[in-house]
Amino acid sequence: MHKSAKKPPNRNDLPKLIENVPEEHKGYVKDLCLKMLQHPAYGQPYDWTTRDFEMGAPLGRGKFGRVYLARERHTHFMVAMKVLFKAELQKGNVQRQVLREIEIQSRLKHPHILRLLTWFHDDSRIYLALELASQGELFKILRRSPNARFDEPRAAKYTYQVADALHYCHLNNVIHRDLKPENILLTAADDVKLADFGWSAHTISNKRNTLCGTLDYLPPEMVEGHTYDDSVDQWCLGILCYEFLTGGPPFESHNTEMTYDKIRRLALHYPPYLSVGAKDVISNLLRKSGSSRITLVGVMQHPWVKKCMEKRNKQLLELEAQQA
Ligand SMILES: Nc1ncnc2c1ncn2[C@@H]1O[C@H](COP(=O)(O)OP(=O)(O)OP(=O)(O)O)[C@@H](O)[C@H]1O
Repeated sequence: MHKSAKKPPNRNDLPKLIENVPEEHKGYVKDLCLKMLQHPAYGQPYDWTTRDFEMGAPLGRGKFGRVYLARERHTHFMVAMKVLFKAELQKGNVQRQVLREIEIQSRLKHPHILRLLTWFHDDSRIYLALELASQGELFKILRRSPNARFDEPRAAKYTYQVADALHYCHLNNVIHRDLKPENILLTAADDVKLADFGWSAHTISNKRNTLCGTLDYLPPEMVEGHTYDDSVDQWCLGILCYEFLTGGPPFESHNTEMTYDKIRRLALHYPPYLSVGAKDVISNLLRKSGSSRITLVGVMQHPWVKKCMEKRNKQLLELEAQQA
């Protein structure tokens, strides 16, 4: 049976679209929706160009380009505009990596994966209009936190949200492979957004054996040059959770060989301030054999994670009350 394509919402759907929006934001959201509905790009193909955006302050710079705060002229919707120079991409021989990142990121639609809203290019540059994550890199926030670490409620909440995003990736046959705090951004609402899919790969069927990713986050199967599957992301989630809670990755050493050796031997130390629950999650993720690692759903349902999430929500409500 032919299934008719779902029609995009129109003006008459507006009351329904905003029914769950808190009263104090209804006016702003209604206005934004109306402007979106009237935009020439709404519901049809549109050639976006730099003329559609007002560029603002720089947000940061990467190896191959710069990221600016930008505002769509018609709706005033704020985005992070990543500008990549074609000549630099060519010099660094990373054109394929960027195209893969664009292809994968425009396909993935999940609340904890940074959305690529649209992209376009001119003679010398590629522009990526990305969802704005106004608190920036989680890595910098972690380094600025007391003792350069997060408390357990905060660490568990971010671990849950990353697990949720990775689970969605795996369901869509994508392995991230380069998980680390530098590749995670934080929104104004304290939600994480997984970014940087430059190293990610489609899994489809066969296992892979390319060595990529960051040294401290490499799983034993990649260090040993074996084939690997999507359980590499569970290992990386274990390293990430450890780094959130202690301020550094567990196998960090002075040189590559020592790090590799520690990873192979699974030589890690748990500081005494870590709770039993936190150690349980980490040790179940950092298993040598990929198939014995706790699943991502298992992480999301872990009692320590669930309890800490409740505490983090309470902390945020208290913070909000203090600021009001
Ligand atoms: N969506 C976003 N919202 C807010 N800030 C962002 C966003 N994307 C990037 N940034 C800021 O811009 C900086 C550079 O980002 P970019 O993705 O170009 O580089 P990178 O991933 O850090 O480096 P690399 O070139 O190695 O990939 C980030 O560190 C972050 O501070």
